[in-house]
Amino acid sequence: MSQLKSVKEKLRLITLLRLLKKSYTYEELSKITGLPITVLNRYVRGKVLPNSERTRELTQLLSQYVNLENEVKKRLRFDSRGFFDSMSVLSDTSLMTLLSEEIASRLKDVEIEKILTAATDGIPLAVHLGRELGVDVVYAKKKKEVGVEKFYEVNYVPSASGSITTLYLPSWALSKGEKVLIVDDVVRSGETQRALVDLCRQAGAEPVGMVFLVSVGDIVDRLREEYGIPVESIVALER
Ligand SMILES: O=P(O)(O)OC[C@H]1O[C@H](OP(=O)(O)OP(=O)(O)O)[C@H](O)[C@@H]1O
Repeated sequence: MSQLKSVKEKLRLITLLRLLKKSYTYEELSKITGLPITVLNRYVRGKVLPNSERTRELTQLLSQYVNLENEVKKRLRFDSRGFFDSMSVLSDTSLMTLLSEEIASRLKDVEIEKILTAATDGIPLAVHLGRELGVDVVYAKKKKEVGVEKFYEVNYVPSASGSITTLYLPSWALSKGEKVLIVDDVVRSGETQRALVDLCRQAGAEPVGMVFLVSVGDIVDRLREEYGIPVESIVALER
């Protein structure tokens, strides 16, 4: 195994442990793993890395205690109108790292050269995933920044607003022929994502897939049918 792969596996185990630390005490993790609390604590704090054999064993064991779909679901806080705060998921860097890895494995057969999202809440997933895939991330904003000479722009009606919104993307951000993955935290009506596809088309770039943490209703199937590209979401909520 290459040095890099071995280090990555160790870091992944530490990410798993850090995530589990949010649901389990050190005492409980010590019982699960059979390792002293002091050793687990050193791993979690990054003071010591486990050897390769222990990494493999612990990863196999601890993976059984992490269900990414449930981890997302249990963090979502809904208000009385059924809207939820996705920051509780987006702020958890351990969870976001593991989610990005899962998404990257689902998209392993898709050639991706760039990630495109919409500000604001699409950005954390886009950046985590960009790092996992080793590609750059660009994002469309709802305002026109000074200092940018040329923009692509698109009007759309976001589901929650009922008013026309414009997304602006600096024209250097996408190139002709570039294979683009569209990423967002949530998809409800799909209007934001259709606007992002429109920006790709203005640039002559090619949308090759879409991925979301949470989808509401049957929008994933509808977008898949509409664009004929892979569309994935980690958690599907009923309307
Ligand atoms: O599928 P849709 O109906 O388009 O809804 C999904 C979009 O709504 C939210 O963004 P919002 O427009 O609220 O902006 P924000 O990211 O700045 O909160 C979310 O981050 C998606 O981009």
